[in-house]
Amino acid sequence: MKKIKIAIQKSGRLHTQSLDLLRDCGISIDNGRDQLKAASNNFPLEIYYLRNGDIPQYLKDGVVDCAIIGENLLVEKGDGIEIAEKLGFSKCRVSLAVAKSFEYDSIQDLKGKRIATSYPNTVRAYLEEKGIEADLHIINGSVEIAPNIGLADAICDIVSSGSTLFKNNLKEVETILKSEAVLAVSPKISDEIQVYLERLQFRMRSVLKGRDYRYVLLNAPDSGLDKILNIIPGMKSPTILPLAQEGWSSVHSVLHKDTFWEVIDQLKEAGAEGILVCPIEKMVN
Ligand SMILES: Nc1ncnc2c1ncn2[C@@H]1O[C@H](COP(=O)(O)OP(=O)(O)OP(=O)(O)O)[C@@H](O)[C@H]1O
Ligand SMILES: O=P(O)(O)OC[C@H]1O[C@H](OP(=O)(O)OP(=O)(O)O)[C@H](O)[C@@H]1O
Ligand SMILES: [Mg+2]
Repeated sequence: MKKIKIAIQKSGRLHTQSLDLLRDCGISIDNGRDQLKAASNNFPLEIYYLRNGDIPQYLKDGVVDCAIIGENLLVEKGDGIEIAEKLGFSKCRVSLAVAKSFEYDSIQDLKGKRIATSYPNTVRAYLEEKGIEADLHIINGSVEIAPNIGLADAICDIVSSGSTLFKNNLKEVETILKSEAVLAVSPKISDEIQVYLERLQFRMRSVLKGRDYRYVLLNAPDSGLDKILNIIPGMKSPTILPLAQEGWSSVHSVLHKDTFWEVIDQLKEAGAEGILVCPIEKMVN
């Protein structure tokens, strides 16, 4: 039986969350330590554990059918590779930064300067678009140290919390792109495997949507129900069940995690009591 081949990072930022996502999709993996390849025993899928930077080429060559990688890597060397699904984790940006003491007004200030980066294609395209010529130094890691050791005047690297920049006395001056982990697809995927990809995508979407919402149960006096129902519209409409205690109802609904606490405050204000909040494993549309 044919299997869909998925590449995930062997170790690093994306490794654990990629495996967790597959497991949450109900795909169990026989995972011996240090294995470079593993098969699922309940889904036609094979995992290849690879170095992040090598994955775009494996996708282009059709050695793997899909992969979980950062969007930033696709921008750097993923021409021709499509994104099937954004996965919502490993959010970061690729930015230009200079020493705090550098008097930076605009991108014009980088003309003729030395820029250290692991993302040369991304920086080159950005500078070209702005009509700036600069001198790129390609290094593979610890890019933020370059200005402090006199190797470069500026850097371009991944920024998330900004603490690495801060620790190295740098300031972010331009954001080139925003990135998150994505499910990327090989241009060479066959029609037969595409069917498995769609099944995988459907599961991922259900899991990711579930992660964004919370299931909420609360008790409300019937006299306050209208007000409470206005606050929580629910998926279609909330479920309302009478409680044994006369004049009271139980209301069940789902809330988005981003507005969750504000809505809970409003619900309490409106007279809701005994509010229970549960995680949602999957939300299937
Ligand atoms: N600080 C961060 N916060 C959030 N996401 C990040 C951060 N750093 C990197 N990422 C994302 O995770 C991906 C993998 O980064 P990581 O540093 O683990 O690997 P790498 O050093 O590029 O590759 P390799 O697998 O070859 O070691 C990046 O391409 C980016 O999308
Ligand atoms: O803004 P921050 O939250 O500080 O994150 C940014 C840092 O994270 C990444 O490095 P990582 O920790 O992955 O180390 P690496 O150089 O070994 O890839 C990236 O290359 C930055 O250095
Ligand atoms: Mg890194």
